[in-house]
Amino acid sequence: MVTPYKAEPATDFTVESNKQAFQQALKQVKEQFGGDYPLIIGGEEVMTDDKTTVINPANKEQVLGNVSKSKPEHIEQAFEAGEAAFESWSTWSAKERADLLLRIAAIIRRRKHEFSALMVYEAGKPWNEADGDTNEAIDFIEYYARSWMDLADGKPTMDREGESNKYFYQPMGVGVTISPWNFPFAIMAGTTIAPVVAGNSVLLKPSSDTPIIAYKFMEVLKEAGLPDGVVNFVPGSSRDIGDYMVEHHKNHFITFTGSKSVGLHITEIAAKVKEGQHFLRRTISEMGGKDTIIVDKDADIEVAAESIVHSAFGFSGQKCSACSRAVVHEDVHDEVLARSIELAKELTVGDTTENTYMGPVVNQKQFDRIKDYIETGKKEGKLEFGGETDDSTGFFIHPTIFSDLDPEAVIMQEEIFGPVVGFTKVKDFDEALEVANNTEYGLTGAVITNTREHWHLACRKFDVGNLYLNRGCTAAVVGYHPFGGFKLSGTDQKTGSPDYLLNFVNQKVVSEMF
Ligand SMILES: NC(=O)c1ccc[n+]([C@@H]2O[C@H](COP(=O)([O-])OP(=O)(O)OC[C@H]3O[C@@H](n4cnc5c(N)ncnc54)[C@H](O)[C@@H]3O)[C@@H](O)[C@H]2O)c1
Ligand SMILES: N[C@@H](CCC=O)C(=O)O
Repeated sequence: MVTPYKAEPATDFTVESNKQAFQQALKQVKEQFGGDYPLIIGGEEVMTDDKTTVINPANKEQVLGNVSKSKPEHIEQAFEAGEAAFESWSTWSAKERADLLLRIAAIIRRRKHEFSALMVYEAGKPWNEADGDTNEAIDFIEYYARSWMDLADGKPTMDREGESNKYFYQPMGVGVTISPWNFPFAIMAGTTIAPVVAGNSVLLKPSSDTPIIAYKFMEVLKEAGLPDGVVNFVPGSSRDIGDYMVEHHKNHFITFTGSKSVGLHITEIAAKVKEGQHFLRRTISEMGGKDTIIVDKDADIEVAAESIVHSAFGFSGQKCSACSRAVVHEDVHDEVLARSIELAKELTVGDTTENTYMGPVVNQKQFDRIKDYIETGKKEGKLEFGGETDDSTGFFIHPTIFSDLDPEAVIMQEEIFGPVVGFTKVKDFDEALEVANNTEYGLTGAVITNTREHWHLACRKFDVGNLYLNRGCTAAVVGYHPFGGFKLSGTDQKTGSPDYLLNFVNQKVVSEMF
């Protein structure tokens, strides 16, 4: 019997035994540092000379490991392995594939702290964020297992006198998963497992900042009994293999999550039919955000400030859903700003092995970009709080709040992907909605109000894929809040939704005349 889906509970680190278990996991993970990691193609481990050195962003000197880099010849081999594996994997019954996913989820659950501890080092995640990432990986796997069983027999269609009709789903073939570093487990595992449970095979290219957690996931897949070649692990430089794998004539689909610029590039080149390609490739591009919290004049000030601060500074603002714009009614603007500054002062920043609220940002490039945006912000508005940066040992940026910003200011328009939030003042709710919608993105948003009519208006007019009332704009939960954005935030295929797996199947209709 398969129990109904429910989301994995968060670990309470105020409980001493949980805290100690996590400290033990941090120690255990550290003992493995410095190792070399291979590619995995058709179940074979392939060690290459050229490797990515993975470091701890909180401590640049600490090398976590060296991960082999794929070259085009490895991508060729991986497509061949994927095609070969597809032949039999696609014939497994829905229940057989779903059961295997449940086993994968169970293995991860048993080793939960080990994966979360690795993300503390590899992505600089605070404990609760790392725990949330692992839980979300489990959720995606559990949810898609059930989702595929629901779709197994297709959907009803009508019969006529003397005619029987069937409408069902078939897997497509080999495809590509390209994942980001900011949810290095949840998004990587979710966007790999979704096509896999539907019967496809995959080439998995994780981010070069966080390939080790993806390698660990491969270990779980093997332990669970996933046949060789169903998932092929091909980390590497996007310059060497990115376009090559996207455009490959055997590539049936791409599930990409990452920045707008890369997503648009992939969408464009993926559309072209290559020689030897006898199908149209499907592309899912889930990209960036410039997410707004609107605060109405009758809002609860505490709820507003807490929502802004936690959505802006959780995981140092490195979430596509992070709040980077607070659009506040003039009657309460100063009060909300003052309370947000007070709350931001309480946040700790540092090495996340010590369980600080905020850790480092992920790498030097991001550090430099965010620092540049802070300098731009100083010219465009008033620096109210923060602005300190320090990359002497790791890439640390303190929570930063600007006010007096024109909605058209650069820091109110471009995705910063760091702990920076800008405040702007509006005279009424209509203007608030206008400002909220004046970006090219449309991912998440929140409204803090006690006026029901304003919430109804926002539901119709606030142009985002995920909208929340009287809470922050981050932390969607698989199955409860299907996730994906409008406009240039992406193709809006909604991960963690009952429809997501339909992206990875052909829909077949069979009509029999009696
Ligand atoms: N909408 C969502 O659900 C969602 C979720 C998480 C992150 N994001 C977005 O992701 C971004 C942060 O992640 P990032 O810095 O890893 O993004 P990124 O676009 O730099 O990289 C994402 C992935 O694409 C790969 N890549 C880069 N160029 C490529 C190419 N030419 N061909 C193939 N692959 C290529 C990278 O190596 C990485 O694996 C932010 O913009 C964030 O908003 C969006
Ligand atoms: N799904 C996550 C964001 C993923 C992107 O970074 C959230 O809802 O906060």
